[in-house]
Amino acid sequence: MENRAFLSLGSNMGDRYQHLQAAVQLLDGHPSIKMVNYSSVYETDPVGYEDQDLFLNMVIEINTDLPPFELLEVCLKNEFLLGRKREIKWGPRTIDLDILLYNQENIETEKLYIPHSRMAERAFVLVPLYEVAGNIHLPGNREPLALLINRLPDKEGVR
Ligand SMILES: Nc1nc2nc(S)n(CCO)c2c(=O)[nH]1
Repeated sequence: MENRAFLSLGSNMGDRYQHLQAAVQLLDGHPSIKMVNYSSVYETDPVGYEDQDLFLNMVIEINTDLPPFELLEVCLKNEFLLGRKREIKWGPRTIDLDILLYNQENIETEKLYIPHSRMAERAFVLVPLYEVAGNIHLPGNREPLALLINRLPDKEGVR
């Protein structure tokens, strides 16, 4: 499996830990996906839409044969299987599976945007990503992750 990808997982509804575990198991069970590494689970203050419960977030590193859009389909299918309802766009969710990075590619379409457009200013993404692969760079950004993280106002919100 020659492609490396990083996914961000989040949940702030129901049994959050169980949702994360189920999502990891679903991905791990996919014939074209191999789990390489995963971060600790962090409890994080909601950003974007503050008036909702605390999230649990983590990042996983995978190797996959799936091209980006097929990986996206697998993520969407797994969100659906785990009861993701897309009522309020920014609202609470049982599970969120976002593709952060796919090799060092830039993909900019309305369906799929990689690197994930807001990841560089989200401590709940960068802190677990740093734990999994502290030495990587965001495509087109030579700054080390540690420097990006130190600059973030919401890094206190990731525990
Ligand atoms: N801490 C935190 N805040 C969030 N706001 C949104 S939207 N989301 C959903 C992911 O885009 C999150 C999240 O996963 N964690």
